[in-house]
Amino acid sequence: MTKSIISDMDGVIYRGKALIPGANDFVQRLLKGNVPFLFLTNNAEQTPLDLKLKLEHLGIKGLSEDNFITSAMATAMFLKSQKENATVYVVGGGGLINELYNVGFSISESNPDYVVVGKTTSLSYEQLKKAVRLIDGGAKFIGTNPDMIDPVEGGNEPAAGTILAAIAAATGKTPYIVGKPNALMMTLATRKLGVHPDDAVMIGDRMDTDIVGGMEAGMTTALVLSGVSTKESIKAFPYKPDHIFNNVGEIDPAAL
Ligand SMILES: O=C(CO)COP(=O)(O)O
Ligand SMILES: [Mg+2]
Repeated sequence: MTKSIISDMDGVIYRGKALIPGANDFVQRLLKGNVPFLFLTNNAEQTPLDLKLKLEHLGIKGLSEDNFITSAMATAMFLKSQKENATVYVVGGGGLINELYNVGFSISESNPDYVVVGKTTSLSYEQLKKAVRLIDGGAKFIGTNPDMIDPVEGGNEPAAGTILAAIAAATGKTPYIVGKPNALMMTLATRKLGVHPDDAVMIGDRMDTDIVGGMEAGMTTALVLSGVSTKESIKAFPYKPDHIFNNVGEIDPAAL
């Protein structure tokens, strides 16, 4: 039986604004072969609609918003399960704010229940200061995802993990991080697909999020070398993926 595919996005389908070779062929193979699949991304800046439109712009057609789970969605679902109608202070992008509103939360700068931090390219010193003071005052410290950097055209870009590290240093507090490799994300994906982890393959470019998360959830894992990992860098990890490919174009879902 062909396994269900859970695929990472950044470093697998695109890198920054550029499509990765073979990515469109891969997605079309999944669609034509009726292979159950989901994109599971730690990107918390964008909504599923933003991601669908981004892929369309890159030439990947035939997807729906339902094909995406983001760490912003997982963060909002998790927090709602913890506390209904919570108040949050957000350091993050539109995708995160949208998901938090969707679960009935309101944004507040006075005594919020949570400070929720994700990647935003418009980070300001004022936001950092506010986040630090609210956490010092008792707000719970939540991160969308641990990724320190995103590889984009021309080099690396600081990501959510870097912003979390700054706030952690200033407060002495450790954030609770919802995105991959947290089991919350992996479980959301297998539940949505309606599959047992044994029957799912996690494809990703990061050993410390995609591969370890998939492995610990009991999935088959496939690392692609089109993002942050190289053949050399993976040697430093105490675990290994089940498969390694140069890019998703090389993957035949029926052979995994
Ligand atoms: O955007 C990311 C972190 O900022 C990571 O995205 P992926 O999980 O799709 O690689
Ligand atoms: Mg990635």
